Amino acid sequence: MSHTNNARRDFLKSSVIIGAGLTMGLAAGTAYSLEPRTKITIENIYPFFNPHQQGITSPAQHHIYFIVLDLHSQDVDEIHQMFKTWTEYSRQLTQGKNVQTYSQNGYVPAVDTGEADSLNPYNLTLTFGVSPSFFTKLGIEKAKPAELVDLPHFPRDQLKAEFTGGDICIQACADDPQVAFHAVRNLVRVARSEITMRWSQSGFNSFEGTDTPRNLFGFRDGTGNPQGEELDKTVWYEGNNWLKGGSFLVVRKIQMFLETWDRTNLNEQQHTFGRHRDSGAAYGQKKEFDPVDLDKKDANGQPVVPEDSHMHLAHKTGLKMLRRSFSYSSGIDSRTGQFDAGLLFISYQKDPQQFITIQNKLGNIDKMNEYITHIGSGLFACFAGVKDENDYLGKALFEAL
Ligand SMILES: C=CC1=C(C)c2cc3[nH]c(cc4nc(cc5[nH]c(cc1n2)c(C)c5CCC(=O)O)C(CCC(=O)O)=C4C)c(C)c3C=C
Ligand SMILES: [Fe+2]
Repeated sequence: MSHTNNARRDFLKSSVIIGAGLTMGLAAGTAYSLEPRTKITIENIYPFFNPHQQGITSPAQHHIYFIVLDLHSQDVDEIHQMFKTWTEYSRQLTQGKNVQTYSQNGYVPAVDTGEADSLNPYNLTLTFGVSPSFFTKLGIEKAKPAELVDLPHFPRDQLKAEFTGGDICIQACADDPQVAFHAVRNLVRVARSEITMRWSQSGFNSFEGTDTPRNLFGFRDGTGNPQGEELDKTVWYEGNNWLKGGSFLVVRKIQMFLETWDRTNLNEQQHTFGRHRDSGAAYGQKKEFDPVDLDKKDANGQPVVPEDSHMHLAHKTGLKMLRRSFSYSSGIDSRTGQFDAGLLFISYQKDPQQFITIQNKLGNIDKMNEYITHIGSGLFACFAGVKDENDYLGKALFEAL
């Protein structure tokens, strides 16, 4: 591979040229068999400069690589500089470029790890957040928003130390798994003196067009997510401090016992959610997005949507959150010989209390508890977006210190 150019940038350029050539050739009536391998259009790039970080309300992609990092350095200036570098790298990566232009020097490692060379951006988004311990370790607790405290212990939690804690999270989402991984790998690589890796999880999200994806229980997952104005009101932090325009990210690694689920009859499965598996419609309704009616009673005077169903309990709180989850399958659980699979549950909300209240309501009652266990957890405050060339991730926080 030649290190003389920014290969991804040149690929983008040549795609455009080939595209233009194709159009001209066709116009002149010439037959061209040469096709660009992938089509770079504005549709597979999210603008990096934006009032909010991408990867929150932007439509969910097919793949995620989620990583939680520990601070190795406790020097605020070093961490400040790290976020500036990450901003510049993220700007390049999300536009389908290498993190830096390759040099001609073959005696040093290449500046970019290279596995995304010649790949298009695949709608890559990078979303950064910091946890309560970030503030403690850096000795900047006075800047910690009051809402950012460790999540409480919830009924039935079986959290494992290896999937909890950590100071920083990066959510990389893309329509290609290698593009997402490449981004995280290069961000970690440049910050090796400042951070260490704590835990990570890759995941997938499969759907056709604008269909709601199905989770590994076979049910549409995301139907009840807020839309439009309600979405903005649900997600964006409104407090008057550096986090304004940001959001709180809750991550839960939830193991799903697929073999037990697969032995459960369909009626019981549907009862678990209070929705029909095929259509996604709520009980008592016909279509997926028909409004949920928890007051509707059957001939025996019983609620049509069972009171212990997952949806009944969550909906009844009257609270909203944006769920942006991905399924995972990580081989076989060596202790049980069963699939090690589940949901990397991710929700965004303007106040962690939205998650806490709903999770407490699900508590011991949720019928779905028979088939799942929460094994990982985290709460992170995600900065507002990077607005222009003079801005960077966390600027408002670091300038407030
Ligand atoms: C505390 C928050 C939630 C956790 C944890 C959670 C886990 C979880 N959920 C499913 C599958 C479905 N959830 C559905 C709806 C739904 N779930 C939550 C919250 C949590 N889920 C909310 C707020 C809602 C929406 C309720 C409403 O207002 O209607 C559904 C129904 C379809 C949909 O709306 O998406 C499914 C299916 C799994 C498998 C899971 C953990 C493994
Ligand atoms: Fe749910």
